[in-house]
Amino acid sequence: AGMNGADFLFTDANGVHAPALAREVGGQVASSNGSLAHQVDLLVLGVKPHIQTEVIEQIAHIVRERPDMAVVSLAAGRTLDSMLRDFGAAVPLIRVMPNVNAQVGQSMSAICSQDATEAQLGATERLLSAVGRTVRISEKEFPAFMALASCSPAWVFQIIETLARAGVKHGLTKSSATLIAAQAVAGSADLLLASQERGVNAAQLIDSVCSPNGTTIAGLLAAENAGLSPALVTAVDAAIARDQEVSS
Ligand SMILES: NC(=O)C1=CN([C@@H]2O[C@H](COP(=O)(O)OP(=O)(O)OC[C@H]3O[C@@H](n4cnc5c(N)ncnc54)[C@H](OP(=O)(O)O)[C@@H]3O)[C@@H](O)[C@H]2O)C=CC1
Ligand SMILES: O=C(O)[C@@H]1CCC=N1
Repeated sequence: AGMNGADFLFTDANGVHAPALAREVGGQVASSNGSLAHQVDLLVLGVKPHIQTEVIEQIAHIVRERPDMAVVSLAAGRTLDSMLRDFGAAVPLIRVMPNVNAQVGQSMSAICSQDATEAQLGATERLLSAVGRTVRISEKEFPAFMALASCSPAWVFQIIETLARAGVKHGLTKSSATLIAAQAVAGSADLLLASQERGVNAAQLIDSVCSPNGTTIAGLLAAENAGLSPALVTAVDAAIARDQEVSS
């Protein structure tokens, strides 16, 4: 699993996206999932969770004979145990959870594993680091990670959309308001990440923006009064509950 485009081999369902991706990175297209499983060191299962069992059925007998190869799964809600059951043996398995911001190189991704070597984990981390930041966590932390990293982008888009609409209410154009709100949110996240490295936390940053008797404290207390913090905690709770339903 090198990071040269020429080392990548792809398959898909309809014969359109795999060749396009292969052309884009200078890789190759495999004739089938089975053929791909014979050739790669790291096999990435990027199919939707409900299709995964069917794909594993096609490749399980090959994977079981290749203990040198690790399988990487992106499927939300598919636990290591459930995948191992599909493989029918203790194959090296790495579970990955990226997020939509990988498209701009800003994914917050997590990995956990069973029976994978340090080299296989390192190779997976190198792949993911091409599209953002990666943390290694235990599988029991995956549901909370998923809510905070994989679902939260949609909630943050909703927050930005709502801020922009409020801006429109007060006379800004929608596109201008969206640009203003999105950059403010992006900058706030960047400042918090940089501050954390200096031991400064979010509460201290909040205090630094809220001047006495100022506009920000007025808005903050109004938002809290309207349920901002409980709304976000409820969103995390609901996503984790839904993950438990889907995974069981
Ligand atoms: N989207 C997100 O934000 C996140 C997604 N994930 C996970 O990532 C995975 C992929 O999601 P996403 O990219 O949105 O899914 P897509 O449906 O967009 O892509 C799935 C890909 O799998 C291919 N495929 C489907 N069936 C087969 C098959 N039988 N054999 C080989 N290839 C096949 C499809 O081929 P074709 O192009 O021909 O249709 C397609 O290229 C999912 O498991 C999802 O849970 C995880 C975290 C976040
Ligand atoms: O909600 C979903 O289905 C996807 C999976 C992980 C985050 N979002």
